[in-house]
Amino acid sequence: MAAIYFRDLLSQASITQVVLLGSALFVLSYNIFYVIYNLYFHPLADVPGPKLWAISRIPYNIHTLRGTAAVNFLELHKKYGQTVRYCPNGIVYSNYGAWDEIYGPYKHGQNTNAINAINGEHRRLKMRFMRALSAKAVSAQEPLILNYAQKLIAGMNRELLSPSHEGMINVAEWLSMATFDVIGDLAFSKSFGCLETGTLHPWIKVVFGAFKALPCLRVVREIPGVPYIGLKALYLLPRTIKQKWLDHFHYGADLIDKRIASGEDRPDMAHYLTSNEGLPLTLNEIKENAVQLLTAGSEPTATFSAGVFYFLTKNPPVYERLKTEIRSAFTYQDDITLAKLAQLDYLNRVVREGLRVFPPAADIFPRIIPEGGEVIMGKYLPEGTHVSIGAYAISRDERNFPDPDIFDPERWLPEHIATDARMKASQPFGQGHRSCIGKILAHAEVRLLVSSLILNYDFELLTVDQNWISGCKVYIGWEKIPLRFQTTASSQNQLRTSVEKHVVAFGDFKRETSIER
Ligand code: HEM
Repeated sequence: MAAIYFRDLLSQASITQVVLLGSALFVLSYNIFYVIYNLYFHPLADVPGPKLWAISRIPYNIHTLRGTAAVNFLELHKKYGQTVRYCPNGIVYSNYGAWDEIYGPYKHGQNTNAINAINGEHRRLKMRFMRALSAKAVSAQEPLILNYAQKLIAGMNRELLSPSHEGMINVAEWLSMATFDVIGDLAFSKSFGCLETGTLHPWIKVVFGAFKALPCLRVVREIPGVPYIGLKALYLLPRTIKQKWLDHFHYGADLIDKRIASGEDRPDMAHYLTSNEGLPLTLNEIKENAVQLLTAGSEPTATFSAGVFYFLTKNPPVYERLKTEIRSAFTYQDDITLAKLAQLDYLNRVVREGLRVFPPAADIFPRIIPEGGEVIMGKYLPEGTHVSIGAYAISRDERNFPDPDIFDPERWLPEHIATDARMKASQPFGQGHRSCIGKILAHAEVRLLVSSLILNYDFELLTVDQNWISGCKVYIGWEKIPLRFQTTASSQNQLRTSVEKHVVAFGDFKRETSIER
């Protein structure tokens, strides 16, 4: 009966209507086939995970664009186990052993990274970065880095002593000012001048916007053929987002032009990127990567330091113990050196635990299985599968860290690290060939910023910010919101409020800078 009715209907339809109906039926059948294939016949069909996520990338992409993907991975691991299919061709793991298998070998392709290059090119670029960020290079810049900590204290003192001030300080913002000023100077010999004015440089606000462009870029790069066109993929983004990234790029590129034109011979990062030793970089490579360096080298460190303060003030016994360690080690700000900070046991455990509970690069950094496929965690995966670990999810998984939400620096006592392999689950700087090369600088900065603030002030978290972390979204790293403390100067704060010029030496190079008074 239905068949006869359908035949009559067709005989009365125009050619256009038949074509439209045929196309609709084709699309419908294709989608039904696609769903059935992904659920039952795809090589990842037996990997646990939500069914909706297995048939489409849309649920994952929505979480990515909303900034909730990193935290949601933890929920997926809680529900489905340590291996989860999060999209038709992607798996995310939370076993500590997956770090070596996924991130160790160079043969795995790369989706997105601070150094924008595919594998062969990546090696050449990374050599430059490594020299610029080596322990030797960082220690050569110590006078300058210490000087910015003094400027931070002078700036916060100015705010505290201003007549209209009521003792409330947005520590997160001051930390951003500090790390941007440091990276501007270390990278291009040009500070952003934030700490002196007490305001964020306009470009930094563009950087915050540009961070949001990264997940969009990742979504765009999932279109077949797009992954390896590098930053050109930007042209596929919506106009407003693309504009933020381009403004960001042009500002950084302009800094490189000015730095080259200045002819200054200081061993800053631009010096290593532009040097003609080895295989030189093209001007465009220098610019693209210098901008990435500014971004990777600033906000993650600031956000993380703010996070440490959040967890400290939420855990008074830990805070008190750290205060005692720092205030006994140093009488005044001038006593602090990077070498002394590196020796403070409790400070280092607090930082390590902070990196576990609040890993700055909280999201996933997918690698792509190469031609011929590969076995990962005992299962054969075909070419093109995306494999990854979510830094936040793995370090908050109770199968790796009992009571994972408790901030407990004692986890990082040497005897625990030596005997419990699960501690390897927390790898906040990544692992393998693409892991973070700013690690030494980041550690130096975090130790310095956290101890300088603890030495000079007493903090009490404002009630409105008691749930700060749940208000922060993740766009690759955390997009932080204001973190405010009732702040009072400690007896060890010399309450200097201004800075005066003096000369610091970097090896043979001398430069005028300023010191607090
Ligand atoms: C607490 C602060 C930081 C954290 C947690 C962090 C974390 C990371 C992670 C997880 C990666 C690896 C991404 C991947 O596997 O694809 C990475 C890469 C990178 N980071 Fe950091 N980072 C921090 C600070 C810095 C600083 C201060 C700099 C530079 C001044 C920097 C420069 C880079 C660069 C250039 C790469 C790319 C390395 C490559 O592609 O080989 N980072 N970072």
